[in-house]
Parts: sequence; structure tokens; C-alpha cells
Amino acid sequence: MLTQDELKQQAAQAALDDVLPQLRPDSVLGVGTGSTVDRFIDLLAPHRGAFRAAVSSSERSTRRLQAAGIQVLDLNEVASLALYVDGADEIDHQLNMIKGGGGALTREKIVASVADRFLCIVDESKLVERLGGFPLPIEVIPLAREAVAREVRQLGGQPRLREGFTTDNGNQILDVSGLRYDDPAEFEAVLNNIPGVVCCGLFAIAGAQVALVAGQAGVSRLELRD
Ligand SMILES: O=C[C@H](O)[C@H](O)[C@H](O)COP(=O)(O)O
Repeated sequence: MLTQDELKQQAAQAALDDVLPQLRPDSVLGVGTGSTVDRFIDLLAPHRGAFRAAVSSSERSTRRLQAAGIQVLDLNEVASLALYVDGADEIDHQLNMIKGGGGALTREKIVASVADRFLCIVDESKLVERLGGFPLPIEVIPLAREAVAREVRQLGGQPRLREGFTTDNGNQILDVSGLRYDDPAEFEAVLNNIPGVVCCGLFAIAGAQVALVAGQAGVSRLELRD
């Protein structure tokens, strides 16, 4: 029986196998955040000569990429990204995701939005029939924290401030449990519309195109048709 850490390693290896043939000397790769992506970065390090640079979605990943000798570009310096690789806290079979367990959701959503293709790497514990078991992270402007919390309660959620945590953007996170929604993209838009919400951890308006899910029986590939 493989441990969750071993499955994350397998997902990262599968991502590397997927990504490497696509890299060109001028390629810039979008890189997400989290323990699964950390493994991907470590596997990518020996191949740093095969591509130009990365765009990172967090200070944490930037430090790890730079320590691996991979150049990190500011997103403003990049006109397009062919590919973005990131983990998720939950993913459903339509490749909608909940992200932000590590608090990097806003930069992740921005970098992902620039990329042509989102490759999600997860262990099988993250694959769910319906999103919502994992409390939904919402990044908020600090002065709007209570106002957003009230709105979220109106929507049926129970918000909880992530104590002692500040995002890379200087904001706070509300982790919201108890939310029920049938249409993740529609609900993402509702949350986006609350004043003071910087970003919510639902990635459904633009989800992943491909997911590599590492399980006891191997890595399966879930792909959305265009
Ligand atoms: O903010 C963090 C990100 O959204 C991560 O992609 C997510 O939390 C999954 O992280 P991990 O690979 O550590 O489970």
C-alpha cells in the first residue's frame, strides 16, 4: 500500500513525463504551489537546461525554483504560457477544483488564467464526486473580513479565519465549510462578486484541462474534450 506521500511523488513524476517532451529552450512554464508541486520542482531541477524559465504562483515556490537553479520570471514579463502545473485540494470528474489549502489561490488563479493548459497533479484522495468536503478558502481584504463572512453565512457557509496566516498579497483567508452548490462555476461567480473578496478557491470558471491522479493501481489521466 503506497502512502499519500508516495502517491504525490508518482503524480509529480507523471507530470514531468508529460511536460518534458513539450519543453523547448524558449519555453516558460507556469508552476503552482504545494507539497505535490514541491516534488515536481525537485524532479524538474535536473532538466533546467531544457527550458527558459518558470513563472511562479507563490513566494514558497519561487524560493524552491530558485534553489533548484531555475530562473523565475515575473508574470508581467511574459506574454503567454503554454502550460501551468499545479496540485489541488479537491478535484471532481469535470476537473473543477478547490484550491488554496496552502493559501496561494490568488496567484495560482492568475497564473493559471494566462496559461493555455492547466495540468493538475493529485493523489487519489483529492478526487471527489462532488466538491465541498474541503473547506473553501477565500482570500479577503482584511478590512472586509467580517463583511465577507456575513455574506458567506447568508449563502449557508460557516467561515473560519485562518489564524496567524497572511497571504503573499498581504491579505487574510476565510476557510468556509458547509457550502452546497450544484454549479461550481455559477457559485464561483457569486463569490467573486462579494466586495472584499480577492479570490475564492473554486477553480471552475476555468478549471484544469488534464488531471493526473495517482492511485494504488497507477496514475490515471482525466482529460476534458475541447
Ligand atoms: O494554496 C495551495 C494550493 O492550492 C495547492 O495546490 C493545494 O493546497 C494542494 O496542495 P498539496 O499538493 O500540498 O496537497
